[in-house]
Amino acid sequence: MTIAIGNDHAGTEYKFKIIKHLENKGFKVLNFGTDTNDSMDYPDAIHPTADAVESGKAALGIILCGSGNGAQMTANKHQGIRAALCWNKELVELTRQHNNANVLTIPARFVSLQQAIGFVDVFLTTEFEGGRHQNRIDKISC
Ligand SMILES: O=C(CO)[C@H](O)[C@H](O)[C@H](O)COP(=O)(O)O
Repeated sequence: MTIAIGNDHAGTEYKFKIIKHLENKGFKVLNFGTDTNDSMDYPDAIHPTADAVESGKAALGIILCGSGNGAQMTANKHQGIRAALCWNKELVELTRQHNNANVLTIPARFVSLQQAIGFVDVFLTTEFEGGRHQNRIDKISC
């Protein structure tokens, strides 16, 4: 499976650890984020990440910024993206089961690296439940 990842300067350190973690598990990773700690504008990294998921080049996406808000807002401008901002494992599990989220947003300045990697594992192993939740997802677009 191919995973797209994107980040601003606040997410660079965690991004590299997440890429290593994913590659060790056999995932292919497309990196659209900045690779430095120099200040940059998160939309420049998040739009290409969302494009990759939307186009099917990647099955799922992971995005990081300081609070997660800017990254999530940017990704959710894309019609085919359901990006969820999560700060605990239960929220990650629920957004896969109920919202079929295809992009996980990690608030890098508010969670530990260990937590962030745990979120990634839950995100990639939890299935969408469908049923009543599919009806609701179908009503999101306007
Ligand atoms: O855009 C954000 C908030 O929605 C992200 O958290 C950014 O990482 C943050 O704003 C970056 O802040 P900085 O002071 O420029 O490092």
